[in-house]
Formats: sequence, structure tokens, C-alpha cells
Amino acid sequence: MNHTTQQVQQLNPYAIALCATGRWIASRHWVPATGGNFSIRTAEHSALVTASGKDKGELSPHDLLPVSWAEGELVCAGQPSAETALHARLYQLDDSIKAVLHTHSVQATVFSRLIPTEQHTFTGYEMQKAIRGQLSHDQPCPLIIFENTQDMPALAAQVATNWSQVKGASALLVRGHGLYVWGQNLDEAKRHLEAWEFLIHCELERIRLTGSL
Ligand SMILES: CSC[C@@H](O)[C@@H](O)C(=O)COP(=O)(O)O
Ligand SMILES: [Zn+2]
Repeated sequence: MNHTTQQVQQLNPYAIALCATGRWIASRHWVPATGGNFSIRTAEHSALVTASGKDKGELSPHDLLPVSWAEGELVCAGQPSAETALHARLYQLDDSIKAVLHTHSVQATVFSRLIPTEQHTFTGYEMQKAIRGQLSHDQPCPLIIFENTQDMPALAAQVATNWSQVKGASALLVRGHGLYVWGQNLDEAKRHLEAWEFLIHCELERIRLTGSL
């Protein structure tokens, strides 16, 4: 990145907003040890994606790399997140997705390893209404769990194959790994993240106290 591009990125409102979001997420202890990654859509076939290996609580705007995709090919000048393929696939699957946030919280990681099935349905929590499309605590709120892999294009393909089950929930869990959420803008993605982390935390406590899945 040349000096002029770097200066432009310092003033990029998308990049500034994602850095602030990273500080907020890190303050909740949801992205330890460089875990997690974030992106925000900048046009139909492009997004800013966090650079790989950064402390996500200490991002500066030049750690947000422009990534574009066309006909399945990812193009980026630097080294974007190792999980860029999944971010890009989510944007391709749903035009209304404008931001994607991925976290590695203790609660999501432990919860994903306790649940043996491919889906867990939340019900009875008022907080479910913080999620787009959820109108009542009584409305079942499913969360799909994918098996972890280091092959990100394969995970992205799995998500695409199962998209009809996933999209209503605005989130997915990767077993032993972490949570992905998305939204129609960055604020909605943040709200979904906070709501899902809360719901997962509640379910984990319920399972711990009752011993029942
Ligand atoms: C701390 S290792 C975590 C990584 O393997 C990965 O899962 C992750 O979320 C962060 O990868 P990154 O390439 O920095 O975006
Ligand atoms: Zn991760």
C-alpha cells in the first residue's frame, strides 16, 4: 500500500467504524490472542476485511484491507484474514448482508463442543427479539453448527449448501472455533453479536445448572 492509499484509508469511515467495533468486541473478551475477524461491504462485490494475525482490539484503519470477488476469485493486495473466503461467501449468498463479525468467545467455543447436533434451537428468551425476524420469546430461534476445518473454501461451500437453514438466524457457529454473525449494517451486526453471545451464555449456564441439553 503506498503512502497516499494509506492516508486515504486513515479517513475511510468504514475502516474507522470497524476499528471502533474491534475495540468494543475486544473489551468484551470475545477476540483473545488475535482470534476473530471482521468485514464490512463497500460495494456489490467488495469489502474491507481485517488483515490476518492482528490483535482485533488494536486495529488501525490500514489493517482493513480491500478485498474483491468476481466469479469466485478473491482479489486482495495484502494478507487478509485466513477466513476471508467465508466472509466473501456470506456477501455473495445474501446481497442484504453489509457487515460480518466473527468472534472466539469462551462461551461460544464451549457451547459448540457441548452440543452434539448440527443445530440448537433457542426458545423462551426475551433477548431473541434482538435478532432480525424474531418477534417473540416463544418463536423458536435456531443456530446451525458447522464442523471446524482449516479448509476455509470447503467451510464456505458447506455454508452455501445449507444456506436455506442458516439465513433466517443471522448467525452460525463453527464447532470448537467461534461464532459468525452478520447484519444489514454494522450496528445490526453488533446487535446480533451481543444478542447471540448473551443467548449462548444463558444456554451454557442452563445446561451447567440442570445437566440437561
Ligand atoms: C488465534 S488463531 C485464530 C485463527 O485461526 C482464526 O480462526 C481467526 O479467527 C483469526 O484469523 P485471522 O487470519 O487473523 O483473521
Ligand atoms: Zn476464527
